[in-house]
Amino acid sequence: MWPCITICRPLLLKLRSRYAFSKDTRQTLVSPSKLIFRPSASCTGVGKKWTRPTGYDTGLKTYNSLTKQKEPLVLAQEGIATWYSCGPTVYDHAHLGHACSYVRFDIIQRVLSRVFGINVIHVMVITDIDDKIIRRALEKSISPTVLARMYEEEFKNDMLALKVLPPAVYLRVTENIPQIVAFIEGIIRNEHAYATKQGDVYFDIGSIGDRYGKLMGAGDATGEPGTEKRDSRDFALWKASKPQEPSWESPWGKGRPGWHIECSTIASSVFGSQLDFHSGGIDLAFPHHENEIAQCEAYHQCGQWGNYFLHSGHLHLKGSAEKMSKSLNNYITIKDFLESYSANEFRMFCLLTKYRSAIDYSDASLNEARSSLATITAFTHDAQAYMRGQLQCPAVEEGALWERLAETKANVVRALADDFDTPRVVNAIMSLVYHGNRQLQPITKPDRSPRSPAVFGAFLAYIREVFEVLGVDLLDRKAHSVDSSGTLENVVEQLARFRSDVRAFALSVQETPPGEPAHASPSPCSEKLPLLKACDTLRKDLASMGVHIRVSACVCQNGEMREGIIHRAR
Ligand SMILES: Nc1ncnc2c1ncn2[C@@H]1O[C@H](COP(=O)(O)OP(=O)(O)OP(=O)(O)O)[C@@H](O)[C@H]1O
Ligand SMILES: [Zn+2]
Repeated sequence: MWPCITICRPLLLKLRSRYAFSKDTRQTLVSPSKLIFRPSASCTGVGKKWTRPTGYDTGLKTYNSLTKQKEPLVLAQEGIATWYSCGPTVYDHAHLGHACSYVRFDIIQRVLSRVFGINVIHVMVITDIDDKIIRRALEKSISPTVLARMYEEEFKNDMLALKVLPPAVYLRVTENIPQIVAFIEGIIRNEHAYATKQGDVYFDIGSIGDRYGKLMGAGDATGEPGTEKRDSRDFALWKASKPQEPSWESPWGKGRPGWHIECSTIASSVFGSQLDFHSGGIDLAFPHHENEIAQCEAYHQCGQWGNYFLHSGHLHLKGSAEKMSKSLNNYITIKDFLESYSANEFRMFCLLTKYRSAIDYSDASLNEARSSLATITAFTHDAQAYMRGQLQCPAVEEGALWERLAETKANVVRALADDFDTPRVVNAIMSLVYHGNRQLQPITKPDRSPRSPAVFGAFLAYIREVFEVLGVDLLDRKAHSVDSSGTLENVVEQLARFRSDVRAFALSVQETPPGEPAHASPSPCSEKLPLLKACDTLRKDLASMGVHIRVSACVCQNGEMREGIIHRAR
């Protein structure tokens, strides 16, 4: 339901004098459907220029598409971020372009809440009625509702598979039609929209003067021939329905909402006249977000409805200028992708670039993400082996490692506070891993040097925590082995142990019988050489499967040198 909030009179008078935008605020207050609006927080801004919001300065910086530069992030309420995002138009499978956009914003939301203690209230719309849905439903001879529900379900499952945290609520357009009609009525009353004889309603861009184009400029839209638009740039708020199309009753006759109005209405129905964040892929900046802004500010009679617009860069197939998209039919579905790669690997792929930049999809770029992840996982296994005493190393420069860890922690927070710079975070962690690895150089002969397991424990805990915050689960068994129960892991360990025993036997030198001359350098007898060769072949074969056996570990109580599995990765 629409929030029915009583308005305080003095506040209204203040608002009316404050916003030069107002034509007549009386009309916003009482609509025929008795919807009464009050800005939920101060709705800043008077002109076209962005105004730094009043409220709580988080100390973070975020790139704002409204100003095309990084701005201090100021939230209306301390510790709370209201966030609206445009969801998918559900007429086809979700693809890697969607995955990229939603994973990148999921990372930012996780960072806001888990690193900076900001409670993100995220609302997403599902566009379940639109021309493309109607067309596809006709092609498939099913109802648009059935088609939309099918792909909506699939989208939600795909997001779960990618470990994208669901929004607080998904809202469907078709379940918000009365609210949309009331919102359009409000804009008409405020004299920023008009109905035509044909039963369409258009936003009147001329009525807001040069305020149109706050985000991307005024654009160069040309008029559709035959329409009754006043200005070629005017866009539809309500479309009269054609026969056989789904439609709803309205004061202008049977029809359905235009695309942009759904987001303005739904965002306002949850958050009122002020919003901290609005997000979407860069293709949505114009005209979709531009028009959402015009509608909301016309409805709320407010100078700055959304304070921060975040746009993610597009995912392209490498070598293609076009973004991956349903309508271009050049997509890879999320499901197909997850047959070959893991959700962790996809997230790592996203972390390796800034969320605003375009990203090239190719096997090579995915393999780069896979190998970065494998390097980190290998380090965590080595560190564990060292902590268990299975990996013997020379004395570690412990003080330097503690210092490096503290430095990394500070760098990571600094990078995240600077427009959520995830590539810098990954770099910082890779450097930590590099320095950790440098100290974990296996020695084949145990010495009596002091050991420093605690610092490696601290490295491990921190690396896991950072990735867990970012949505990459380094402990995810499924991601590292096809067998989540751990049976395969145990079988591999047994196999390695058996190989080690065989090898030890093959290397053993027969005692020289008394009276016979001792060999200068004892070597295995020739009958045992095939055994050694087989052991070598097995080690190489296992390495190609990500199972590395290193000669370094002193795993036996009696101090006998043995090999150990140091790392098992995908
Ligand atoms: N290739 C892509 N890269 C990054 N983000 C994308 C990509 N494709 C879609 N998105 C984003 O996903 C969200 C949902 O998009 P939408 O459902 O319109 O997908 P689409 O494939 O572009 O559909 P269509 O081709 O019908 O426009 C939007 O925020 C959009 O910007
Ligand atoms: Zn939208």
